[in-house]
Amino acid sequence: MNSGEVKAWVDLQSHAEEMKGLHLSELFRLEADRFDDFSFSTESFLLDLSKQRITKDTLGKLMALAEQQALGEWIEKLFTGEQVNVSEGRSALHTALRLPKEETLRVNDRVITEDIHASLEKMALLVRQIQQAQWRGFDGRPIRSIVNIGVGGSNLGPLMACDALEQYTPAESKQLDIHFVSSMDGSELEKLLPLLEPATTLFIVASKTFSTIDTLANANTAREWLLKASGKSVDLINQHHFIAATGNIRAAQSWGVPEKNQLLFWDWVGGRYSLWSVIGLPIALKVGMENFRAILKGAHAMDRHFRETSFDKNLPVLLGLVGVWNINFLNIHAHTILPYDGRLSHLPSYLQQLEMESNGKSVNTKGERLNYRTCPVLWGEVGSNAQHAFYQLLHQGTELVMCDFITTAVRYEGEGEELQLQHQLSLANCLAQSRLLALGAESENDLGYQHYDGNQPSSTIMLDELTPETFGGLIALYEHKVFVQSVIWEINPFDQWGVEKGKKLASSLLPEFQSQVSGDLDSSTRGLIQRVQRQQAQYES
Ligand SMILES: O=P(O)(O)OC[C@H]1O[C@H](O)[C@H](O)[C@@H](O)[C@@H]1O
Repeated sequence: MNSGEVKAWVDLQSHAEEMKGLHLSELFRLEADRFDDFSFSTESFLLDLSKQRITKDTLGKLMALAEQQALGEWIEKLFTGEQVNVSEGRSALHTALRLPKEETLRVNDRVITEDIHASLEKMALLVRQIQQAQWRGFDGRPIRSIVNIGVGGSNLGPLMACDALEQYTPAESKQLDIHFVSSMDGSELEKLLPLLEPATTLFIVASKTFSTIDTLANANTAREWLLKASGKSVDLINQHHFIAATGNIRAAQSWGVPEKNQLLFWDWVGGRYSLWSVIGLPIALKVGMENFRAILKGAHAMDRHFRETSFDKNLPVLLGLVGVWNINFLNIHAHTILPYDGRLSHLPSYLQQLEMESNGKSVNTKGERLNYRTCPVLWGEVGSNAQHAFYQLLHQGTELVMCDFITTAVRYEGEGEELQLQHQLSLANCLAQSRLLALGAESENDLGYQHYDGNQPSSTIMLDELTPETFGGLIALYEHKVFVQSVIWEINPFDQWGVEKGKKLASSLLPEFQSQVSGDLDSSTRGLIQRVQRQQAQYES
């Protein structure tokens, strides 16, 4: 799209000129029932957009842009398995992973729902064996500790879910402790291994490609640790202590994971969209298979909402379009994610990958350069902690920032007054902060440093409760929001060529550390490698 030639885009640009002078406090003064007009709900979610710098006119114009970009057709392409990932010639069928058993989906003459449910069944079997102490380590004792080794999409989703839903741990999973290891440099393993009993520890090597160097390096270190501790053969260790969750069976096999320990998913599941697949094994071990299926069910409910609801009531569509409004028309290029619920502490880093790896692009699906902005810089923190860290910039800095406040209406029911009071305290802070950010406040005297501009737009997503189902729905909401924006921007949200290039460069640089540094390198890279070589040589001598 050449944005200057698209009527809906140009309309929004001139509308933005009118809106730029309007402060949110003015919008609230002019429209007494702004909340009613700009909050939208499904059975268990509420999305409040009243603190966004929008009017009904803005939403109408955004809907026109969505129509212009054929959003409805793109949603159908996504759900029916068309090759929406054009640069890699693949579908992106994470939504199929959440289909109930009675629904079938055929893609390229294959009923993929059969494959999906077979893979879930195999996962359920492994979960049962581990929960029921039938899975034994090298000396016959049952497994007690699980370590998920993976990075990016093979780490962030399961880590987030295990933490968010800990209270749903069923009795049969209570004896298992679950750990996550991702860092390439081995620092997490170095700390964790001394705390674990080798004979009762099981490693999940989670990697779609089974070629990610970070993960393989950690897996090798873990296997060496087991071999040394046990004195057993590598085959026996692989059999009893390693499961692979992967899209590359051949690589898992040649690394040594036996067939019975392999859990498979497919190239049409993007890494950052894979927590619904066998990559979710740690989640199923933590909260049980039934709750894992409830997560899928909640995501499926959001899928249906996204596919079936008109745009003006469609939560992912509205969230996505309002983001486009902020980024492309109000020139806001920073986005912070603020869960007011400690259980969602990993949501910001999960969304960093989901949003920035998906939509951090500057060419369209044909590879042509865009003449408009795409994904903003996104970061976040548990809101109440962020208040003591970066809120100063939100309230009085020079940057425009859009905020997502995420909270739950009900928590700690039946768990005592103190905790319920803490929940209310957190809610009060959430609402007070979004209010001050929106409305600002005049200085009580002439002191400039007591003035708060306000006019920072925010969305509030309120879940009735955090349950496996609403958790699934929340993540699916963000997935679809990202998709909506990619359609408006005409980019492919399912590839990550920037990451691929960095990986290639790193592997070509590795040998440089062991030899005479190549003269072809830039002086900074060369200088830094030489410094490492000198320091290491001094240390060794
Ligand atoms: O699951 P893996 O193949 O090991 O990939 C892990 C991660 O690797 C890269 O960083 C990709 O950019 C991510 O999208 C992916 O999630």
